[in-house]
Amino acid sequence: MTSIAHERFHAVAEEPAYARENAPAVGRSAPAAISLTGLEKSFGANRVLRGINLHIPAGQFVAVIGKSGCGKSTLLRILMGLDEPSAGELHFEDADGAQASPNARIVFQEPRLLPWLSVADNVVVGLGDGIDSRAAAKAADAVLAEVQLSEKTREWPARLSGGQRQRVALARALVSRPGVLALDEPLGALDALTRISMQELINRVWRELGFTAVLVTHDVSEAVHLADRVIVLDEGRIALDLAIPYPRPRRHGHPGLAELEGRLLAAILGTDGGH
Ligand SMILES: Nc1ncnc2c1ncn2[C@@H]1O[C@H](COP(=O)(O)OP(=O)(O)OP(=O)(O)O)[C@@H](O)[C@H]1O
Repeated sequence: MTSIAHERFHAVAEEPAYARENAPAVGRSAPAAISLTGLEKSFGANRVLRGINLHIPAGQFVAVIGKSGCGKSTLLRILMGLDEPSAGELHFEDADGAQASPNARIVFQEPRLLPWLSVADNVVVGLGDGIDSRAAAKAADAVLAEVQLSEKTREWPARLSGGQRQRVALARALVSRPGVLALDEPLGALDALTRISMQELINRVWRELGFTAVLVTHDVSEAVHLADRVIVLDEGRIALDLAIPYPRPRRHGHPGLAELEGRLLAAILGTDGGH
């Protein structure tokens, strides 16, 4: 394997095959709706997901929260085709309700950048093979401007802050203009102020690009700030499915959001009397 091919293999190895196959060179994928029916996942005797039924309309922003070990990342990995369900069905649908293969991308807690490639070349990795290098460079420049990193295009990852590295990881996911973006605790390793500015950035790119977003987070405030709807998982079941009816941009500390945060925390901690 040549070194570039080898680098690409490692950078995208965790992405689902259908994401790579369907990634357009540049352009935009339509957001896909996601339907889960009777979804189950067990690891040996450990029943991690138990009969999940969930429909996420195209373009919706959903956050998934719950105690450590309740199955959040497992659910996201199944959505992304990185893991197989033990039972049940998963479908993606286009705007007409027809079955679709989405261009799906994922951002993890760690940015997973390739240290021997520049920022721009790390972003180009997200386009996969077979794209003209000039078009790839143009796409990388455009998406790096969207994440406000234009001045770091030729920089090495080691010379960036943690927040900047995570913006490169977001740019690498966005460069193929995904129809579905999965975010697995993407801000979990960042300090509080950087988290808030990254939340604003995620909110802005979601509004501008219009993909379907599924965010796994431990942070209830982050969930209500970003999502249209928050799902609480408890021991592999949906314990609460709560709409967040406030217009954006949302102010941290808004009393209505604080009230919803309280309800979500009660559902996570099991102090809501089962409602
Ligand atoms: N590949 C695997 N093999 C065996 N067990 C696994 C595997 N992946 C996850 N599990 C188990 O599934 C359960 C749910 O794990 P998962 O990572 O989905 O939880 P989570 O809610 O994302 O937790 P956290 O918030 O701590 O990241 C845990 O009991 C975990 O040990």
